[in-house]
Amino acid sequence: CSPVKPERSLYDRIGGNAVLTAVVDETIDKVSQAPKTSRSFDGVKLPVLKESIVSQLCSLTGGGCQYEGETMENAHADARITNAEFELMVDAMRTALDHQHVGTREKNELLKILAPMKRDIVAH
Ligand code: HEM
Repeated sequence: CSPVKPERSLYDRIGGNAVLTAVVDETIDKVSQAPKTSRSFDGVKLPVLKESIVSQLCSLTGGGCQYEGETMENAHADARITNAEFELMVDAMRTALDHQHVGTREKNELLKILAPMKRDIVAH
């Protein structure tokens, strides 16, 4: 047996599906209602969107889910998402992660995974 304990997945350290679901719920509720970010959510089925994002985050953090949605480029192209909208969504997620008492290290690990997605999500 190895003397080095394998690190638990980010998914487990965050608190699994219960915490991810709560974080995504709060984030999407916030950005779909806030005047500066709401416009692209008009007519979008929020429960379906939330489920898709939870499955994507579960997959990205090593929770073993299979994300079956669109690429980030395809999912956001029509909305012409701005840099400001992207940053506001990341802020909303940071706040939601704090509300769920996700650790600083885990929070930063997750935000680091999301940061490079900006180039596919923000229109240019
Ligand atoms: C790190 C940032 C983001 C992540 C990880 C993310 C993730 C996702 C995912 C997984 C989907 C579902 C794709 C599918 O099921 O096929 C989606 C769709 C969507 N996202 Fe994002 N997103 C991000 C940023 C944003 C921002 C900044 C906005 C707007 C302010 C936004 C608005 C939307 C909308 C409106 C949809 C639904 C599109 C549709 O159903 O036609 N997203 N996003």
